[in-house]
Amino acid sequence: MTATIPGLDSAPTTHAKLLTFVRESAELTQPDRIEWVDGSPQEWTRITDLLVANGTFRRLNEQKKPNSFWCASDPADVARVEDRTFICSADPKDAGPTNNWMDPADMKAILTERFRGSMTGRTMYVLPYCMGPLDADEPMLGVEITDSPYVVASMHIMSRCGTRALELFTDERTFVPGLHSVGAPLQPGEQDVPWPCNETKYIVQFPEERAIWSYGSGYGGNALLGKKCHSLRIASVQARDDGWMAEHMLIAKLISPENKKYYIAAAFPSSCGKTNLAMLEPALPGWRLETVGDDIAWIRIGPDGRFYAVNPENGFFGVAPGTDYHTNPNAMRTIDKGNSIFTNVALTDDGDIWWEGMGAEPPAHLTSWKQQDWTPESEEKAAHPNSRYCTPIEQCPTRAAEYDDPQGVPLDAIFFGGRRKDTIPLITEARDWQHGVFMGATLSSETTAAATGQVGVVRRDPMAMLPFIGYNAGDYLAHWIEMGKGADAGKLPKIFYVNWFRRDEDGKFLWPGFGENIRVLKWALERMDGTAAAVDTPIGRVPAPGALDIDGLDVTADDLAKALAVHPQEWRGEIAQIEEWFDKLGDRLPSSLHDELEALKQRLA
Ligand SMILES: Nc1nc2c(ncn2[C@@H]2O[C@H](COP(=O)(O)OP(=O)(O)OP(=O)(O)O)[C@@H](O)[C@H]2O)c(=O)[nH]1
Ligand SMILES: O=C([O-])CC(=O)C(=O)O
Ligand SMILES: [Mn+2]
Repeated sequence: MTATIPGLDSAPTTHAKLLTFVRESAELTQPDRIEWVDGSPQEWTRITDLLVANGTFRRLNEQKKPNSFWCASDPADVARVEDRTFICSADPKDAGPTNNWMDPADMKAILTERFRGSMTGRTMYVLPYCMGPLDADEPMLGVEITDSPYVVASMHIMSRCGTRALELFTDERTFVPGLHSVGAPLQPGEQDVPWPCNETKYIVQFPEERAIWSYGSGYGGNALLGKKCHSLRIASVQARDDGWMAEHMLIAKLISPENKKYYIAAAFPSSCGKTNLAMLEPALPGWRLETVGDDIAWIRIGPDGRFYAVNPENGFFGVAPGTDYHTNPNAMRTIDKGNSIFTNVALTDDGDIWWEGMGAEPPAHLTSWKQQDWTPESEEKAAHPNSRYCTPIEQCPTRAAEYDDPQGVPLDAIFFGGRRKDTIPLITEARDWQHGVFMGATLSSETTAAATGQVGVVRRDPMAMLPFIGYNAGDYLAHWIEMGKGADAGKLPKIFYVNWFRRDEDGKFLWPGFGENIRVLKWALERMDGTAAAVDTPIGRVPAPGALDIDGLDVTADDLAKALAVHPQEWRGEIAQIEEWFDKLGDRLPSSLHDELEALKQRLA
């Protein structure tokens, strides 16, 4: 029966495991036809034309956004679904206290029934991809099987996919298999909808098998399997086993007016400023920044004992609202070159895109992300708060040449950060690696629209990896401690903790943020060079009065003091939350982090 599925017997590869994966997936999901994704520009045109014909995409004005598309999702499929995301390890202890778990056999049984016939009436696309540079010694391969042409178009941008990846599939190399279906089979004669999906969603990682099954959602983080599912959840498990790290971090190169070069990585939770910092246009004269990556860093210890970071992705899947020529001009320049997909933003009457935070005045009329008429009087937002642009890294004017270097870039500093309206100072320097790991382990942030659920609730988000650690979070933190021992102490990146989001009594941000954040980075780099002054506080070192360069900045001394303040009473509340968090993490949390907590309590007492 399956032999009748067109495309099954015309595979452009002889890789046995891949052929088996495709055949078994086709037998289970029963697509009408199979297509192998080649990643070519012709294919992009064909797929985007198809999406336009299906009503999923609207082509944007060629003068404004060439070769670009507007897309509105189902209103119930707009973000990652953390409560539907599972780590199915053999032993529940290996998924740990922060992940949803189900026995792998039980989950396979459920998913098998879900996927049975789920691609009926649809095309099954086989999309081979490589995360990270193609010329790596060990290219990191994956295959996403999907029934979503939206996913195919998006993966064209976000990953190195198609023929150039498939060429790397030699017999001795393995790959991460990812099976994705929107879960909306079409019966003969049934009319498709612009955004097919299923009310029931499963985003499932099998860490021992290194496999991904994703069902029911077409949204980015749930459906572009090379991104969070592979490059963070599965890769974090591989990294633990093989002595490296898969982290939710941007990577950037900073060049001082004296032409000194620094590489930094920064872990902030979803919708907390990674993409903005990764493309920052420095407000201080003479400073330059180049972009290596905006979301994920794979970090390995190099032969010289330093930490080297690689960006596994090939594009940006960025938060649209708040992005404009004042906040993130380099993102605007990137998308203005076109070749991009915009999901759940608003559409202007002249075929361009708009979102809250773009320009001073909204246009008089828009089509909202819900495809309704919108005017400035409308009560609902024109763009969804988690609306996204998907755009090639190649177009970014600040892209660093090193982004495609398989060796990666040697990190001088790692920044942790979250979105907190109080308690957390603008910047704090860790005393040493262990203290820095403690800062990361206790990182907290207000929840955002990047995941479904309540927004604005403070939660612990270790290294901004809470939704992405593919194993036990206690083991993950122990791995961080171990990595610090694996490198030469003098060569370890220095760790800092930042918070751009502290507010005054009226709810106003105390710090202007965006391009001005270079001032905070500059202090950190000067600390490493031994040229900036700091004061010790119970929680770490903060800039000494006058040490932060605020030359020409419109910020009052009072606001700056508030942004930097360490209030013991706020920290006593914090300690209670950290204790609760450490209790939750349980007995796999390394004792050195308990020691750090005790020492912090002593210093605050
Ligand atoms: N006030 C303030 N807002 C910021 C700053 N940096 C970023 N933002 C806003 O925070 C939101 C999220 O920023 P992004 O840079 O897209 O966050 P991200 O970490 O890349 O998010 P994900 O792609 O979901 O992982 C946007 O609306 C930004 O405008 C800052 O320095 N200050
Ligand atoms: O994964 C996504 O859908 C978008 C993203 O970058 C995040 O949520 O961190
Ligand atoms: Mn981002």
